[in-house]
Amino acid sequence: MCIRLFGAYLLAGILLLLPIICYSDKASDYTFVREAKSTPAVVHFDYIGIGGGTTGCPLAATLSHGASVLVLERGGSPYGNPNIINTENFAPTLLDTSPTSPAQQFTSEDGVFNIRTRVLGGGSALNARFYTRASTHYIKEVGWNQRMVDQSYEWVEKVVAFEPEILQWESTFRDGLLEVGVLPRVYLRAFTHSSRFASVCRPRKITVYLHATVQKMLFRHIPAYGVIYKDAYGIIRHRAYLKRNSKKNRIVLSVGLLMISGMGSAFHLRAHSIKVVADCPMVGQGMADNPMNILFIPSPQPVEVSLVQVGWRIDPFHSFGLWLIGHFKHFLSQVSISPGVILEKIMGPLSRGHLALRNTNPNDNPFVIFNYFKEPEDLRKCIEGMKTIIDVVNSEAYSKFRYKYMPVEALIDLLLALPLNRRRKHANVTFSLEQFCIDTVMTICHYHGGCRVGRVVDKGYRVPGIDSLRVVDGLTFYRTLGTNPQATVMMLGRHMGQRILHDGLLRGSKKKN
Ligand SMILES: Cc1cc2nc3c(=O)[nH]c(=O)nc-3n(C[C@H](O)[C@H](O)[C@H](O)COP(=O)(O)OP(=O)(O)OC[C@H]3O[C@@H](n4cnc5c(N)ncnc54)[C@H](O)[C@@H]3O)c2cc1C
Repeated sequence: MCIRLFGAYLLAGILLLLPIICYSDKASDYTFVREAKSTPAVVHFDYIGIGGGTTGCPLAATLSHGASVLVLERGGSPYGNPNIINTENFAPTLLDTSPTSPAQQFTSEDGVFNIRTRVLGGGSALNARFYTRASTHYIKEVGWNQRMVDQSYEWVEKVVAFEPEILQWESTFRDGLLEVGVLPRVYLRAFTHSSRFASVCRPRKITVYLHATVQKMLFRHIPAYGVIYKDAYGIIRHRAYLKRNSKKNRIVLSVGLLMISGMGSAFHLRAHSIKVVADCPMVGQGMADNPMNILFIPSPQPVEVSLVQVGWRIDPFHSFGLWLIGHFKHFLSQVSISPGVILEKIMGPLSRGHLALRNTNPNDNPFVIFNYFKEPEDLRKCIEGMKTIIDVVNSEAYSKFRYKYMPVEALIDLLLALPLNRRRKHANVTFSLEQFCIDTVMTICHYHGGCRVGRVVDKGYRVPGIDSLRVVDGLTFYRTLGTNPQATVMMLGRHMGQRILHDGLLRGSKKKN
């Protein structure tokens, strides 16, 4: 299965661009969300969404116009959880390793710590809220309709996006970039998570079950017709079926359960005693993760908490490097210094890996390898990004945030002393930016590619041959869109929701004729 899985849906009040107020993030309408343990053993819906994540929420909200939609989400509610809503608590949330944590950690075979989400709202409930649209070039490349895509972005932005206030650390970075001749950009942010979509859309026809972990999909002569899910007590007696004779009925999910449910390389599935429904060797292949490298800068003056807002981008055509600045105060709480952080991320990594099952438990982490920097071009971009960071750190603008006695070599040594990953550190790191990139690589959790359009799903996000099944999530992309993915992932939920509804209407009118 793939790391993160599926889409889905949900809740609560408040419209439009209300940045700060919305941080309180109260659920004003929560009546359609229930704990799975209190649900009937068998239910029937027009659409079943597996996972209530970043894509799933806008998708379900859209589908619920005229159809009944069930969202099965393995995590709990984001509402009332102070770690989720509060920017200050960004890092502690990611470091929470309890069994109910919204952030389920895993370590890829590359030795890099990573996160699978486990909460309603998915990644959007715990991410850094950086929000950017995909370029028109990319939209043309994937063959989307620009007008519909723009409308979907606008729909998303009314609910989640706002222009942030630029704080001192970020504005200093912006000045530093200008000083060294690089054009800075200020990006939008999301003030809330995607579960808001459902409530904004008057979710009369959405039902969300929390702590409902889908174990597998059910197939009869190929079409998917239902799912089995487990509740918080570990009881696996629950079944959700698509309504019979409905002109709509679809199961919509993100990648994950494909393998466990019998779609993947037949050889691999048989090795796990899984009955093969469809031999799809490309499921889980071509996984990529954007490598992230950082510098911590201990500062003589306090650095305010902020996440990524100001960035710069090397953009020769449409895809290459992206470098961002962020401040992750809590990462350094162990060493009791007041640091700021500058990070860089490679936007379109060429290096690819794959994902495979370890077992058939959907909650267990799969085997994943991303092969960071296997392609020399990725390494070249990292070095270029680090050089820009070093120039900015050495700029006049930045001097107020620097201890004069700490040269860049000392900053690199400081970083090497921290347990940022499980990779071997080499003695020449301080002097070789190439080795620095390889040894200190981290992730920004933008993994993608295990269920690509054109390889696993068709342009309608259908698994070929299984008409009642669509896979709609971040793993369908072959690279991150925009500078960061969530805007486009949310947009995709809206866009695909509209397309699925439209297809359902067409099928309905054909039947009548
Ligand atoms: C720490 C972090 C920081 C990030 N920062 C940013 C950022 O600043 N800007 C940005 O654009 N992007 C950011 N991202 C990336 C972005 O959040 C993801 O690309 C996006 O959330 C992916 O959306 P998705 O719908 O594909 O999956 P998700 O949002 O992860 O949703 C998957 C959902 O499916 C559920 N699920 C999985 N398996 C099952 C099952 N068997 N049964 C039921 N439910 C299941 C999960 O619990 C989850 O809710 C960040 C990600 C992380 C983790």
